[in-house]
Amino acid sequence: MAPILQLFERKAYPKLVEDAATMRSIPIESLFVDQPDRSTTYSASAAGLTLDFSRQAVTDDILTHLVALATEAQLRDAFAALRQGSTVNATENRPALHTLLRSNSAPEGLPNEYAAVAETRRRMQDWSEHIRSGRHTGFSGQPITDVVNLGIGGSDLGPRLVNDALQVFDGKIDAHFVANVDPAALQDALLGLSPESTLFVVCSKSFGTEETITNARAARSWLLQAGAEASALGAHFLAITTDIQAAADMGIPEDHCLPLWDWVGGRYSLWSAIGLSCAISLGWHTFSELLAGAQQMDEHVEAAVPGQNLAVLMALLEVWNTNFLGADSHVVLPYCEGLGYLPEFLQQLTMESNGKRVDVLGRELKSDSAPMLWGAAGTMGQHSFHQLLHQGTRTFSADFILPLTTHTGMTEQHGRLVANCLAQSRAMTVGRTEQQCIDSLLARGAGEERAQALATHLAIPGNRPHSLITMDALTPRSLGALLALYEHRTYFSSLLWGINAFDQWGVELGKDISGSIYEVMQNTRPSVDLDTVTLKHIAAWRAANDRAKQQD
Ligand SMILES: O=P(O)(O)OC[C@H]1O[C@H](O)[C@H](O)[C@@H](O)[C@@H]1O
Repeated sequence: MAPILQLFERKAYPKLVEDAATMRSIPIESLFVDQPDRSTTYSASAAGLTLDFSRQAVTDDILTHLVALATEAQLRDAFAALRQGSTVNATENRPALHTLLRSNSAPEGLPNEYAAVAETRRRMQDWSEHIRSGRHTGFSGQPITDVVNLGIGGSDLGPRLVNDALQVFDGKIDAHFVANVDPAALQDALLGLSPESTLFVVCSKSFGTEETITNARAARSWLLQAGAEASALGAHFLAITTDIQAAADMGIPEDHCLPLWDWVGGRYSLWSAIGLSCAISLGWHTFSELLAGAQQMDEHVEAAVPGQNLAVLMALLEVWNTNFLGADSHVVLPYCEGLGYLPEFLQQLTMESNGKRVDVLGRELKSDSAPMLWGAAGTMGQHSFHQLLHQGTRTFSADFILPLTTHTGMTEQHGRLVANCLAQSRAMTVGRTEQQCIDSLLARGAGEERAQALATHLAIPGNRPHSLITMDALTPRSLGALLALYEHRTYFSSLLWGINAFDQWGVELGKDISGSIYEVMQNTRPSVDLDTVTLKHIAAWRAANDRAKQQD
């Protein structure tokens, strides 16, 4: 394994600092003068996806220095080690074997893990087909029509995204997703559902997550209130977890529990039985195509040289934009309604993985780690936050994601969508000068004085670095490849920063404090160790609820 180094310790670092200083005075658009075919040369394709990074602030020299960074960090060796089960998650002393979940053969040394994955996949297929055939019935003998996924974080975001994106491929059974412990989430999801034909898939790696367990208990009560006998509840639940005993303790029969393993990170678990709600709602063929697309990307990432390797290039661009050009956020702009949940999925994938302040050795980071990630499906964002993207003072990088065809048959609308995507990419590159604004205002009959006065308000600097990721169509395969690509980008960036992408200790403190506060709210624990602000708001909660009760 390569030594753990922070970015500033890498040999190519000083050269890249110089490159960045030079690049600050060179507009991206001007790079096309000497390299009119940048869009061809600064582009790479694999697994049905094309990454066009010609509108990034990079030159041949900069790419050479960035690739040197990748070579020094031994990214390809690290990827092979990840796939072979090395302990890449040092603080939890675990491998991260999400690639095994979509593999069709056992990597050397992992026959047992592969056998467990293959057996679980077979059981997922059985459950999916059994439920879709109508043979699985609820407490009154009715076939299942709706599945409700109860899970949060990695046990929710991936399945939610995939289900939404691929609905068109065979939504025979409706899937619903409940993550929040806010009772309104469960209540909204259950509105209009019949308890007799609803199945809950409780997804929790730990089976101890407050939100999921609370919602699962509420789901049980909903079924009991609808007349189900306690002994018949098992038919309405499946569980996906590493803790089968905890699921059994909740009354879920053992043969309704599918395993998960500690070597799968929550945010990398979509490919495991955590994807079961999707496999049920979309059908096994669609789910296996999703796995196949991800596997194709795995093969590409393992084999391709750094300069043609989509995940390596995207990691290098992330580090270049964040650490050398000063981007403080990364915007994800899918021009595709089906990818509406992609920004949320990527928020967990990238910010929970790489939102770290110390390196693998525990040393404080000397430079920034993951940028904040945000975004929304186009064109909606154009009518809200794109103003900031075009004229705000913040520095950001962006990914546009564009399927080139639509499954809807509505080609005119889709053509407009494509035009909007390309327009935003062009506007973010070329912008609009003050003189162009003046000329345009004068041509439209404005007086000289007004044209001069408005010019600075209308001008757009452009020069916003971004990539375009295109695909022929959004299919199970291209979606699988896209999500796997971002997984590997995330891992490679972590290696360049010297951090662990697979732990998430920062989320624990809030859970602990929330447990204590809840006990104080229930009067089962003294409040002595709580602060005055918390106590004031607990008192307000109590008073508001007393008032609400009196009004009932
Ligand atoms: O699947 P579970 O064990 O219920 O965990 C659900 C989620 O909660 C945790 O707090 C982590 O932040 C996430 O990485 C995880 O995906």
